[in-house]
Amino acid sequence: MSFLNIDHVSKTYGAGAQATLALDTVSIKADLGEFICLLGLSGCGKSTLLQIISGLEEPSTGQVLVGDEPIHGKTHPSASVVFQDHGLFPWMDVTANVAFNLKARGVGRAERTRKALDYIQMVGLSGFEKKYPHQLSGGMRQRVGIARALSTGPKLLLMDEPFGALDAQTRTTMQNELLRLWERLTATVVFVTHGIDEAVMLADRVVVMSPRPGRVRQIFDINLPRPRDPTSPEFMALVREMLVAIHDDMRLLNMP
Ligand SMILES: Nc1ncnc2c1ncn2[C@@H]1O[C@H](COP(=O)(O)OP(=O)(O)OP(=O)(O)O)[C@@H](O)[C@H]1O
Repeated sequence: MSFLNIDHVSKTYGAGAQATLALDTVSIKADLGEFICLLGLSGCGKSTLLQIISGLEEPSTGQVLVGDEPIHGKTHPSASVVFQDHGLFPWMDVTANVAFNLKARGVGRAERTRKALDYIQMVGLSGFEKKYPHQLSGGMRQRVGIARALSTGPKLLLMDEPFGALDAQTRTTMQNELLRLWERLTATVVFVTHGIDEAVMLADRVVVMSPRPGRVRQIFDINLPRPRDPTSPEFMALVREMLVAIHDDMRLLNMP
């Protein structure tokens, strides 16, 4: 039995002549501990699918099961979400931001501060415990978001272009750090990106989605050992194969 089972999920926004079919019969299964990337052009429904897995959106038809339990309109207790804009509270310092999800789950003050400090250290932010988000760089803010997501010990980590707003060098550092953290957890990661290199760098499996409506176009198994070398012929061959799949879609959409 798979830990995550996305079972014939379709999503239509609006109704009548205004209806948009955002996802069309998407089925994906993932084991506990697997790292999955959702890759595709803008508008192919990646964020919609992540929102459905997180319980923030309902599918129109089909269902998502996490550990055999159907998700219905609320985030599964063992799931955590990291967004591109990190979603930190500007009026809370780093420790309070990281402790927030624990507070929401009723963890007492001493315990949540202890855990928050552990995770702050884990993401390399020791010394910044009392700083506020505006005093941090983009990469540091994203580390706080990741520490907050990890603090509850999730079995399912949902990430929507978490490094999309970072410069290339910071993004590479963050990718390596995420892999280091993930190797210490037993968590399934679903990571949305439109970066082919990012997907090949991170994933065990890349699900390439085709746009309008969003469907699973092709699934690639990435069997390269980590850490991966983006200049190796095997890495570049996979990037090229995915580019071909995505370019076919661009042609279908008459995109230049
Ligand atoms: N709340 C909404 N109401 C109506 N249509 C929506 C809504 N959210 C998304 N859509 C439509 O659904 C489709 C899929 O959008 P979605 O944001 O999931 O794509 P995406 O692949 O994540 O895109 P991007 O990479 O640009 O973030 C798009 O055509 C979008 O316009």
